[in-house]
Amino acid sequence: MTGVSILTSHFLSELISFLDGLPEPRIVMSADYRIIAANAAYTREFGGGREIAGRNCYEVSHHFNVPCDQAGESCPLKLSLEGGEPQRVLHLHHTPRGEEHVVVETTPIRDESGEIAYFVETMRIVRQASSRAAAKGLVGRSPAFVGMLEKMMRVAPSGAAVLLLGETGTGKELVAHAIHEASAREDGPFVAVDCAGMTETLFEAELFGYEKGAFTGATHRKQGLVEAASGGTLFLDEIGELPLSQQVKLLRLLETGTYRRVGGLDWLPADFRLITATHRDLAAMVQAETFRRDLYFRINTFPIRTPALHERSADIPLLAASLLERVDRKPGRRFTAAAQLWLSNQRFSGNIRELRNLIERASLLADGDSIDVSHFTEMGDQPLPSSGFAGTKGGFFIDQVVGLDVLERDYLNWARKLHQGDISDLARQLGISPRTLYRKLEKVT
Ligand SMILES: Nc1ncnc2c1ncn2[C@@H]1O[C@H](COP(=O)(O)OP(=O)(O)OP(=O)(O)O)[C@@H](O)[C@H]1O
Repeated sequence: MTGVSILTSHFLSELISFLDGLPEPRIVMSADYRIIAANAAYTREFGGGREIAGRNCYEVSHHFNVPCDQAGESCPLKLSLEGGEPQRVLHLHHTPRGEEHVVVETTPIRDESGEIAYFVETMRIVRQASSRAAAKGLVGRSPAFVGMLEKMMRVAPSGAAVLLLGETGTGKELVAHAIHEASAREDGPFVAVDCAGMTETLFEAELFGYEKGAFTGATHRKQGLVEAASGGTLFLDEIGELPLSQQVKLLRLLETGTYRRVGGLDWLPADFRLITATHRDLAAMVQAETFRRDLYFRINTFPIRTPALHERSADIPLLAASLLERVDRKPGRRFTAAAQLWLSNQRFSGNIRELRNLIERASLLADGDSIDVSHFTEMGDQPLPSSGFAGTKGGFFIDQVVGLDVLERDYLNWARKLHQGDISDLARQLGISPRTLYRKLEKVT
């Protein structure tokens, strides 16, 4: 334990020796953001061989010189001090391995007189998502991604049903898998089922299995996916595509926790954690009576929205580097700076899946050591910008009639990204004053 020499009270030294024996990284803090002591696990995982005690938490974790709440981040210590309750947040922390997503839980500790005297912070490194380029799993560090990750990490250990809502290609299956891995069922199976295009008989047979002789061709007993998911997680993708007749079957399974194989007599107990996903507006489907209200409430215990790529465009370079590692057959290749800029300027209506496909194709077209803009544009069908604009480094063009406000917004966005320089210089080129440009840019962002 470091920093024991600066301790005075018996109470505090007891607390510290207790924490030292615990496996999770923990620190004891005072209300002025100072680290009083760090346990062995913290020193090992976050210390990087440096003395921890006596330093400020924001300096160690964020390399900030002011507390997080003054740097635009939420500060669990401040929240905990104000509310007198434990607080949990997800932060990006500097570690000896680089920046990592960390769940920080702050608990106020009261002294003998009942006053908050110290705080204990427990750190849990999120292994299911990386803030740096990674060869597998979720990557991201934008606020939209971190907001989603925070919800994921909150719900994962609970076992509650999760409904993932998001456009196609936003990573719903990957998110479902990460929730499974962060749950108590991580050693159990993860079984994914695509509900789209399932006929009624197929859905039942697939989900519940069948007995030998249940129908023509049933030459042996077959295990269903519910049984296969036993002890683990069942992920029902595209739940909005499930016809009403099958929704009833699913509801019965969820309500009773039992199911029967097709052609079987016995009710068998089910044991899975449910995660569902859809790109549809399920609430609107409930209104239109194409999705059962009771089923909607069953599956919607904890909804999580997966952000579209344009909501997290700051992640594009990181995603692109990660996806290149995953799809490229020639390891170690990089994008040119122009290619990175080009990717950042695209609007991918197919989200990360479209980005991945584009990178895979470019990697096949590139023969050299790097991937350039021409490898993206060579085949002609670049990503379709949803507003009807194509902002490429080579030019800005428009192929449909749009409102002047939309034109101005998209043009300014494009011009700013392309220009990357001094605002007054850009204003001069645009023939307006810097002040007017600032005002207009404020509306754009
Ligand atoms: N945050 C992420 N980091 C890295 N790769 C990602 C991330 N999110 C998604 N991907 C990749 O993007 C592709 C699409 O993801 P996924 O299949 O999970 O999307 P989806 O939302 O389930 O799509 P659909 O609704 O069409 O089923 C996959 O190749 C996945 O590995």
